[in-house]
Amino acid sequence: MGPEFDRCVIVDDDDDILLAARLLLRPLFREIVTAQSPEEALPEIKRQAPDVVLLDANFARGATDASEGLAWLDRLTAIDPEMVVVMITAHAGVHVAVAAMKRGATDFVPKPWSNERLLATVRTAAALRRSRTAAGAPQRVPAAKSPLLGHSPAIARVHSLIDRAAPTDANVLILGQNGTGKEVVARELHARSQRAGQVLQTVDLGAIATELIDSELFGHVKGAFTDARADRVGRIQAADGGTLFLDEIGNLPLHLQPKLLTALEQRQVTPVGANKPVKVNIRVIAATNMPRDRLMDERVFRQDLLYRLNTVEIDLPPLAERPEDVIELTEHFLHHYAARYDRPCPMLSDAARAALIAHDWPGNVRALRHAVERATILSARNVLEPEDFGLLPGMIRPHIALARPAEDLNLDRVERRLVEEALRKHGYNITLAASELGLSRAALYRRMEKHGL
Ligand SMILES: Nc1ncnc2c1ncn2[C@@H]1O[C@H](COP(=O)(O)OP(=O)(O)OP(=O)(O)O)[C@@H](O)[C@H]1O
Repeated sequence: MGPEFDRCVIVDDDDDILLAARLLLRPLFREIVTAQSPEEALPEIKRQAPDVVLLDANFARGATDASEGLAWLDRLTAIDPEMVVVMITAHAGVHVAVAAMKRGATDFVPKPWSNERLLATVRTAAALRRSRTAAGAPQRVPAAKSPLLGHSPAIARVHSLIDRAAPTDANVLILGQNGTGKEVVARELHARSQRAGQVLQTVDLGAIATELIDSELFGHVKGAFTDARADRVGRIQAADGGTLFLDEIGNLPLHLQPKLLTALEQRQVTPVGANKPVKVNIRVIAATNMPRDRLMDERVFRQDLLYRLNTVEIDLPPLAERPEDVIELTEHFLHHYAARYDRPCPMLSDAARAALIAHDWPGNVRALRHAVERATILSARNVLEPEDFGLLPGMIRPHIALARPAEDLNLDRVERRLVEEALRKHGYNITLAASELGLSRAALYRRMEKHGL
């Protein structure tokens, strides 16, 4: 039997790497083209679509930030969205691997590579290309916006509020720290309202320069100020007939607050520089991460505007206060990212579950989502462990607290002592000791090896 695949292009500025990769991959491909730079490889890549492009992340001498490789990755996937690119990344460059996957690389291999891993990665990538280009192969489905997940009492309360408020035209104010799901709630309110078929106009007041907020919200007429070269419709007017979502409403400058209040009361806006108001029919949903006591401070936020906005108030508690939701969210994101990055969906070890639940998630659901995305990209395991999420095994912390207070806080020595203690307690039964430590068996073996136990 001949080689399985047709063509592979390898791009790296190091001749030795090119030679080594060529020798290793020869059995897989009928033809292998090597090039020292992407410029040199480009005509070849355009001429005959290769099954796989193996692309180094850095070309300029001494460069390590991978910006050149990533820019080339963008160019290649722009030429052919089905192009399968495997990125060669420096070993320490975990963030480069993550960036490459997010920008459309099929996979990555850290340098120096293990031959086995390179072969397996390239073979899987080439097979993926074949399935993508096969006649009638389903296109990758764009990720659907996720609904509000969770079954904690807090989320159940939120659902019940959404049920009642969505169909009315009542204004809704959503409170919660960053990443708790305020935008998800806003989308759901709109989707289940009578305005669902109309526009959902979002304005992130945290992302607009203060001096531009006025004309962004209310619009302006040509000549109203130096840069106003043409009429501009404001976002409030653009939301006419639908829903206006004012995200980070706490960033609305004090001097614009009465103007917004008037617009909402009178259901009309006057663009900057105009002399006639325009009628608008909108429903307003606002959100903020500002703590309630600050929002109720008249010096920060006008209370008459607050009362206009908070006809219904929805509070999204931090993730740490609803640990019941953590695993459901994690598993949802695991499925989502496994599909997106064409990986088999991994499972969670008991230790990982415990660690995920015990973690306090200061960045809330967004941080959990990122941790899951990284784990999906970076871990080759079928069963994920706490360290795949950048977490310590959940059970070590309480042990340290309980075991021996404060005489020796050196993490390495404490770890060794705990491992020893657990092993002794369970008569060197690895399964039991690992479970008590909140580790997988493999992770316990690694620690035993490390401490020479
Ligand atoms: N309950 C949930 N179910 C499903 N996904 C969620 C949930 N909560 C948050 N997410 C996801 O977490 C991420 C952050 O959520 P979102 O953008 O709604 O937070 P936010 O509170 O609006 O954050 P910020 O205040 O920083 O804008 C999004 O990717 C969102 O899809």
